[in-house]
Formats: sequence, C-alpha cells, structure tokens
Amino acid sequence: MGLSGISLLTTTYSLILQHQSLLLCLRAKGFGLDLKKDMEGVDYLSDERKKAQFDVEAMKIAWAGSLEAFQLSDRMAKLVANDPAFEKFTRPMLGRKELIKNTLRKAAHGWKLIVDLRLTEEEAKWLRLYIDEPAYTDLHWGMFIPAIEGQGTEEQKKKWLPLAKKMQIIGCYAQTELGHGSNVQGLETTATFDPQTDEFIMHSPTLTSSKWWPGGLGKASTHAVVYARLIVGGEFHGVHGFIVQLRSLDDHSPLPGVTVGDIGMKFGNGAYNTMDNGVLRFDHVRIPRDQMLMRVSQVTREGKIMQSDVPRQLIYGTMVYVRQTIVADASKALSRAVCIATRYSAIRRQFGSRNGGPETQVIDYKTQQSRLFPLLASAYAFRFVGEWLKWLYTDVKERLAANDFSTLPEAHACTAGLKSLTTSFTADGIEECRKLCGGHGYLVSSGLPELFAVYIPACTYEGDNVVLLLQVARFLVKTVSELGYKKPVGTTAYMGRVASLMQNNCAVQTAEGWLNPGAVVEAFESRAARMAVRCGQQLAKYENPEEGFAELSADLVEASIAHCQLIVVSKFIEKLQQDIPGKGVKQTLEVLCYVYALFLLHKHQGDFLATGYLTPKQASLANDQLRTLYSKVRPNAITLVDSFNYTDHYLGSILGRYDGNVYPKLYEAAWKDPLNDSDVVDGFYEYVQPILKQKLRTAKL
Ligand SMILES: CC/C=C\C/C=C\C/C=C\C/C=C\C/C=C\CCCC(=O)SCCNC(=O)CCNC(=O)[C@H](O)C(C)(C)COP(=O)(O)OP(=O)(O)OC[C@H]1O[C@@H](n2cnc3c(N)ncnc32)[C@H](O)[C@@H]1OP(=O)(O)O
Ligand SMILES: Cc1cc2nc3c(=O)[nH]c(=O)nc-3n(C[C@H](O)[C@H](O)[C@H](O)COP(=O)(O)OP(=O)(O)OC[C@H]3O[C@@H](n4cnc5c(N)ncnc54)[C@H](O)[C@@H]3O)c2cc1C
Repeated sequence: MGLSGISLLTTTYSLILQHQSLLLCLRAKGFGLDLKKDMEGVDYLSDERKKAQFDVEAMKIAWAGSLEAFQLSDRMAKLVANDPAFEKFTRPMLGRKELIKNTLRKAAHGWKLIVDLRLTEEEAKWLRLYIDEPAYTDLHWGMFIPAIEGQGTEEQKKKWLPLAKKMQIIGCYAQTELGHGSNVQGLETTATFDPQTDEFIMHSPTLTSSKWWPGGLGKASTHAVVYARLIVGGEFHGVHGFIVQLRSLDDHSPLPGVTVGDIGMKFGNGAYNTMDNGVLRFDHVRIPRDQMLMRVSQVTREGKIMQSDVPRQLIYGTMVYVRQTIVADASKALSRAVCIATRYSAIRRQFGSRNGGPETQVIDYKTQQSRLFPLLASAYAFRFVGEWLKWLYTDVKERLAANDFSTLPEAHACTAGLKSLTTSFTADGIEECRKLCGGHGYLVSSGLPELFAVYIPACTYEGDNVVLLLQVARFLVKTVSELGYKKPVGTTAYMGRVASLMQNNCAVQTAEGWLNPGAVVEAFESRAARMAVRCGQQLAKYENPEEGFAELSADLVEASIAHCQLIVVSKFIEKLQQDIPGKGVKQTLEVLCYVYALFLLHKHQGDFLATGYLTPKQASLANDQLRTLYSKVRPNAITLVDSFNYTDHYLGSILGRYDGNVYPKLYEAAWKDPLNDSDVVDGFYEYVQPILKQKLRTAKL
C-alpha cells in the first residue's frame, strides 16, 4: 500500500477516534497496521439513555401489552439470541440451496425446542418470530391450520388439527394461481364431484390455473388447503377450500398426478428466498369427499349442495385472520427499522464542529427529526391499533362461533384497510430509515436491506393494498348510502354525525390548541366524512353504479385512506384514556400520539384544506406545533426505541447495536467478507492482469 493509502487510513481513524473517544486499539487486517482496539462492553449511548424522562421498564410493558406478555416475549427473544443454531449474519451470502437447507435446519431446531421445552402455542409463535427467518412453518401455523379451524366442520377439525399441530403433516394455503390472485372468484382449478366414487377430482385445466406463490408449497408441504371451483352435476357452485395431500409421507415424493416445485428466486439476497413459494398442478387427482372444508357448504353423498346458515364470505375468513396478524407485524418491522435508524442517528456526527470539538449528532438536525420521529410515532400507533384489531378479531370469532355474523363486514373492512395502510407505510418507512442512515444504511450489515426485501411483499400478499382499499371503499359507500335509515356503528359511528361534521369547521386558534384530543379527532372525522360523502355524491351521478365506482376508484382509495387513518389516530387516543402506569410513560406516549396525528395532518393538508375543514393558517399552526413536539421527543428518542426490547440478534444490525459501538464493528465485519480472504482477487490473473500487461497498438489510447 502506498503512502497516500496509509495517510487516508490514518485520517479515517482520527475521525473515528474523534467520534468514539474510547477506541484503544484496532488491527487493520491486510494493511500491516497495528491500530487500536475498541473497548468491548462500553455503552456509547449511555449519555443518551440518561436523558430519558420516563420509566423505560414501564414503557417496555406498555409496548408489550402487559407484564406477562413482556416476560414471555423477552424469554423467547433471549432463548433464540443465545442459541448459535439461529445465527443469521451469513444468510445474505448463501446460495439458494444452502439457504433453504439452512432454513429447514433452523425450523427443525425450533420445533425440537418447542417439543423439548413444552412451549405453549403463544411461546412457540414468539420463538418463530425471533428466529427471524421466513419459513414454511409461517404458512403451516399461520394459514393452513387457521383455514381448517375456520372452515372445517367439527369432525374435520378433529381429524386434521391434531396431525397438523404435532407436525405429522405440513400444510400450506394454495389459493393464488398464475392467472389470478386478487380475483378469487376467477380461480380456474376445478374440484369436480364424482358420485360414482364419492370423490372430488382436482384438476388444473389450463396453464394459468397452476397454483403459483403459496409459501411452503415449493419444497416442504405434504398437504395444502387448495381453493378450487366446486363443480357438482356439471354446475359451478363457487370457490371452496379442499384438503389435498401432495407428497408422500414416507419419502416426500409428489403423489401421482401432482406436479409441484419452487417458483424461483425473489427480490434481495437471503431475505424472502428462505421461503419455498411454489407452483402446483393437478392432473385429475382424486380426494375423498370429506376433504372439502364443509363449514359453509356441504356436498352430500348423493351430490346435493347444502348451505349452512353461515355466510359464504366465511370462506375468506382465513384472510381476515392473517390480515389482522399482518397489522401487528407491521409495528414490529417498522419499530425494528426505526430502532436501527434512531440509535445510529445518535452515534453519527456530521458538520458543526467548532474549535476541534465534536461534530453535531445527526439526530439533532431538524430535518432528520422530521423524517425519523413520525416513523417512531407510527411504530407506536401501529402497535396500539394492532392490539385493538386483535381484540376486534377475537370478538368477531366469538360471535361467529355463536352464529352472530353481524360484525363480519366491519371486521373485513378494518382488517383489509389497516393491513393496506400499515404495510404501505412500513415498507416506505424502512426505506426512509435506510436513507436516514446515509451510506452505511446500504450495507447488508446495517440489517435494513434484508428487512426491506423481506417486508415489501406485505404490500401485495394477503391482498394487493389497492384492491383492499377498494373493499374499504365499498363498505364506506354502502354506509353513506344507508345513512337515512341505518345507524352506523363501530368504526363508522362518526358518520352518524355527518351533518355537523360537514358543517362545523375547525376552531383551533393557536399552536397549543392542537394539543387537544377532541380537536384532533374531529379534524380527522370531518376529513374522512367529507371525502366519503363527496364520493357518494359523485357516484350518484352515474346510472351504472359499478361504472361510477370504477371511474372514481382513485378518489375512493383516498377516502378509504382517510377513514383508516382516522381509525389509527382514534385508537391511539383511546389507548391514552386507559390507565398506563410508570413515571412519565403516558405523557411521553401523548407526545408521540400528537406527533403521529399532526404529521398526518401536515402530510395530507391538501385533503383537510380542500374539504374546507381547515384554513391555511390552522394547517400552519399544526405544523408549528409539530416542530415543538419533535423537541419533546428528542431526549427520549433512544429510550423509546430501547423500549421495544429488541436483542441485537433480532435487530441483526451493526448500526442499531444496543451499545452503539458502530465503527469498529463495521470495520471488523468488512474483513469477514469472503472477498477479503485473499489480498489478490480470484480472477485477477485471468481477467485483470492481461489488461494491465497489454501492449497497446494505438498510440492515441
Ligand atoms: C429477515 C426476516 C424477517 C422477518 C420475517 C419473519 C417471518 C415472516 C412473518 C410473517 C409472515 C406472515 C405472513 C406469511 C406471508 C405471506 C402469506 C401470504 C398468503 C397469501 O397471500 S394468501 C392469498 C391472499 N389472497 C388475497 O388476499 C386475494 C385478495 N382478494 C380478495 O380478498 C377477494 O377476492 C376480494 C375481496 C377482492 C373479492 O372481491 P369480489 O368483489 O370479487 O368478491 P366476492 O364477490 O367474492 O365477495 C364480495 C363480498 O364478500 C365480502 N368479502 C370479501 N372478502 C371478505 C373477507 N375476507 N371477509 C369477509 N367478507 C369479505 C365483500 O365485502 C362483499 O360483501 P358484500 O356484502 O356482498 O358487499
Ligand atoms: C411473497 C408472497 C407470498 C405469497 N404467499 C401466498 C400464499 O401463501 N398463498 C397464496 O395463495 N398466495 C400467496 N401469494 C399471492 C398473493 O396473495 C397475490 O400475489 C396477491 O393477492 C395479489 O394478487 P395478484 O398477484 O393477482 O395481483 P394483481 O391483482 O394481478 O395485481 C396487479 C396490479 O393490478 C392492480 N389491480 C388488480 N385488480 C384491481 C382492481 N380491481 N382495481 C384496481 N386495480 C387492480 C393491483 O393494484 C396491482 O397494481 C403470495 C405473494 C407473494 C408476493
């Protein structure tokens, strides 16, 4: 290495020393330099932690939901973090075959722990979450089993659930096809009843009817719940679910008539490529009649269709369940990215040094705060709305069990809308966190690229986010059209006050005036009501309602977003009306709640102004208040992300390390890259040296 290289390195290291004064000795492998190494065990964020204005341990409990939930999650997180079998840092460098084998190994080790330690289903769920590697088990536990639980008869549940829960069979959820995903009624796979043999014949009549995407199908599953067109007596009777065995339970080979495989690599290194999303075709595969999931409709031995009093929509019930879990997962993914970006923003310094003193921590720049703190506030907002949605789902489930189907449409609208809202925001938020970490955020070792790659399909799977918002729009339009004779309830109860929401305008006169839950909720209610009513009025101009709906669909999507944001804001405010113990915890959450609401108000001020609810002056006062709120978040920022209680293993990020020891660890990690195994790169003699040694024929070059 030449002198200029060494002086560049020396300059780099003096900068590091300036930033982290406790560096003692670093060995620069490959450069022949004996530099100082950092002190392990030092907390570089301790000054930040001392600034906390609230009880961090109590905030951890508020985030987890209860002391018991905190303890359970903490126990599972540590179990995974302390087990070398769950190492994941090499994942992005593995080839596909190694990656899948590695995932199978981890899933097997996880299952062994579940059995040996006799973990409960709740503990097992957290264990799988902290293993942090998408795997066939997600679909087995998350969709296959819930599909049987929700759509199977008591007899079917008795037969299949024990097998599935002991993992004596492995299942997946095979709905989407090559040609249709969103349009479930457009699926082409057929299940034709054969009264001669009392069987269904599963068949894939076209290329586009091939099942395409189901997770766990490609290589792991022995069984699937397959959605297919029920054909009895030559007539189509809607799409239903069927339990179909795909592979031998002895040697795992596909059964006769079954063609099955993996659909290939997906976005990113490592990331979602640990999942075997699959393709499946049937060539007249026969299954017994009792393998059709028959809670909604039954086919008798004689080939008669019997409808139970359960609504047809229950066939979509598994999607309601999974969408609810996806909302809860959004807060986990967003909080993870925010934790990384917040800790790193406190470590990173740029500009502002006077007289050789330390530079400014980037977290102190107002622009950094205005990008980061709304994401932090959103992570908390999504956590609390996810908690509420879980309650709503549990309530609906109990009602369904008692044959009360009245709240199903609202549960569908809420799960669809909030799934869409939270996943779109989280996907964008993770990318924003990457940018907030500057260049180092682009390194795989920041943890952000893989988190992003794993997360973004959430905007598509379990319902494309636009398609889902259009479902919310249908629900809203129906609610508006029924206002004259039907009292809206639940999350649309505010529509019952539509007259005053359309007339009264915002009364806020000062920036402090925005620190009022009533003023905030009314602003969001008025905006949502006015946008929905405006869509209703526009729709009324069309003779054909479906044509009008299609024409106005972009506006309808915006009205749905306004409605869903209102739900998140009001559930955050409702949460704060509960008893939340711990010094300063409630006050700190109040600040975050206002940040969330006023950030949305600022971002969507066009809606609030266009609907005539706010004046430009009032919108500007909200923005003034937002700036003040950011200053209130600042001293608590690090401890607010500590309250997520994530282990370094789960975060999987050098930038987000709990101790903030970023630079030495980044430096160390670079040397672990296989490219640095040798000084001279493989291929040098074949491809580089000949260029260096070439004898140029043209003098001009
Ligand atoms: C580094 C690693 C880090 C971390 C990773 C670790 C682990 C991973 C973590 C978690 C993994 C999580 C998840 C697993 C991952 C992926 C799973 C994905 C699985 C899937 O994608 S399954 C396939 C999902 N498919 C869809 O969602 C399709 C979307 N389409 C539809 O839902 C519907 O077809 C429709 C709603 C668009 C229907 O439209 P339509 O108008 O044609 O409808 P119909 O005529 O059929 O019916 C209309 C009628 O029904 C009502 N309705 C619709 N849906 C529902 C419902 N779900 N529930 C109740 N009611 C419903 C609708 O309102 C209409 O009612 P109305 O009264 O007639 O108006
Ligand atoms: C990682 C991953 C895992 C998956 N796992 C599973 C699984 O386990 N099991 C399973 O069955 N499926 C699974 N899927 C499939 C997934 O559920 C579908 O991809 C999803 O429902 C979207 O359907 P689509 O692909 O048909 O999109 P399309 O509907 O083709 O969407 C394409 C575009 O058209 C737009 N669009 C479609 N319809 C309308 C409309 N009516 N109005 C306006 N715009 C419209 C959409 O907004 C989108 O922009 C998975 C997908 C992914 C990416």
